[in-house]
Amino acid sequence: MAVSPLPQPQVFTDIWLSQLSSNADNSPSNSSQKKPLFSWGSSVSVVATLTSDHSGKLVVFQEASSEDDASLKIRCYLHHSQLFKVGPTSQLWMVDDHATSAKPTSAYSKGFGVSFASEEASNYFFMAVHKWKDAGDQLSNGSVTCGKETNRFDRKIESSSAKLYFHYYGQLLHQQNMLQDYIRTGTYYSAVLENYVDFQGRVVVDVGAGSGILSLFAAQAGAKHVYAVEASGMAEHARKLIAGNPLLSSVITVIHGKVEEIELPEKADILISEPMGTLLVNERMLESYVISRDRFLKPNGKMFPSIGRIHLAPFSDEYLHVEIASKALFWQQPNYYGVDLTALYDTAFQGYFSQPVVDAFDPRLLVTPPITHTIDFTKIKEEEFYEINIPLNFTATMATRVHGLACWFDVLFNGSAVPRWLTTAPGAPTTHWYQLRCVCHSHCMLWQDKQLLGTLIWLHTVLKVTL
Ligand SMILES: C[S@@+](CC[C@H](N)C(=O)[O-])C[C@H]1O[C@@H](n2cnc3c(N)ncnc32)[C@H](O)[C@@H]1O
Repeated sequence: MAVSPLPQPQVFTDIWLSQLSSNADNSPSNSSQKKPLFSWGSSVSVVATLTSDHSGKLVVFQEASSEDDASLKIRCYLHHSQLFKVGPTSQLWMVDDHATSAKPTSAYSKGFGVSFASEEASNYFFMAVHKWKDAGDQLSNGSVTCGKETNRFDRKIESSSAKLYFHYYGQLLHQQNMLQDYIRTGTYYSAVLENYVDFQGRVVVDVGAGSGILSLFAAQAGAKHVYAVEASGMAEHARKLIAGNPLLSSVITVIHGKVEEIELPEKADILISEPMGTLLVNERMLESYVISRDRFLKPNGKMFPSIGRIHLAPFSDEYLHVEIASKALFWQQPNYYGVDLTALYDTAFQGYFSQPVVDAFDPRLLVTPPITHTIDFTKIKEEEFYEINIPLNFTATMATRVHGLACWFDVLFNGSAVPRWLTTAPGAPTTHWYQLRCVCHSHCMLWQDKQLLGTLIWLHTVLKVTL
């Protein structure tokens, strides 16, 4: 198996570390008082380095201002540590110093808090640590091994987030919202029925079947058998809905489970799925789609959809900029019930501009033709979704003020009879994905025929745009 080497050590600054003061040794006489289980002590500025040594991968926290040997230095081996988000900018590390690889962690010997300058920095570090942990298990001989197939979903999303995610999709209300996006559902219907030759007499897997709607479309197109795989409780509703359509139900089997974990009795000729999130990759379900491809699809089998494209272009929108900036004005009050709020103005201002805006906008706001990043679902490896780096290079068609970057996507159903695109572009009929705009806190002036350079980085679930 081809393996990639461990990535280079990474260094993170602007981090504050605080020791956790435990109240576990409170005397019995105090036990009636309701004290918090722990509290943060004073904090110290540290530099964190993600690295590895002969014992495994670790994070080293070292006091930022001092390099002498007596300065604070904490080494946390990732296999014996747990990292929890406990607030937008703070995380909790729990470490078991006494654990060995033979004896997994059962109790933690120390804990400390880690705080960041912004929510974005906190998310970036959190994801980087998980990516570092997943980068491969270091064997004693220095080679690298990949994780087990069945663990892939659990390694991707921590269990509490997965629970929330599947709870959301387990509710009929949310499935109804998707079904009522008639552009989305109607395009799937046309793509399947117009290309019935790709389904007739074929074995189909519906990846993330939800209500079972795409399985029913595939059955209408003449599929020999459809495996409708759904991880949320919606699987039970799908069974009911499919049973309520007796002309189609005999060829559909609903399987309640994750595509990463379930087994199927046969390989599929075609996969059908609706795994797209905002900016195409949000929700990270595309990873499950390509895992399904590797697990269930016959060689040269078809994927519906087979290609996704992210389109990006700078836009000019004074009104949107003013609207966002004015939300932060609340924090400019020097006398709010006798309290000066202005100390938090900068933080609030940055916070508002760090949130992408999801809405439908007029395509006339775009100031250059878009650039396109294409993802071929039939070829991409799952790991390539972890970090997507799109270099931006636009040439202005007119002189204008640029307020940010607009993004949208489309996907292709490359049917043998009629290829069809489902688009979420501005100006096209609006879908429940709308479009996404990242707004810069200060505009930049773009002159005709001049270049605008930047990057869009998608790291797990964190989006970072520089223009
Ligand atoms: C965007 S919805 C689409 C539902 C349905 N196919 C439709 O088009 O209306 C995605 C569905 O995939 C399910 N799902 C996401 N990840 C999954 C996984 N790893 N295994 C099985 N189901 C998954 C979700 O619970 C959700 O119901």
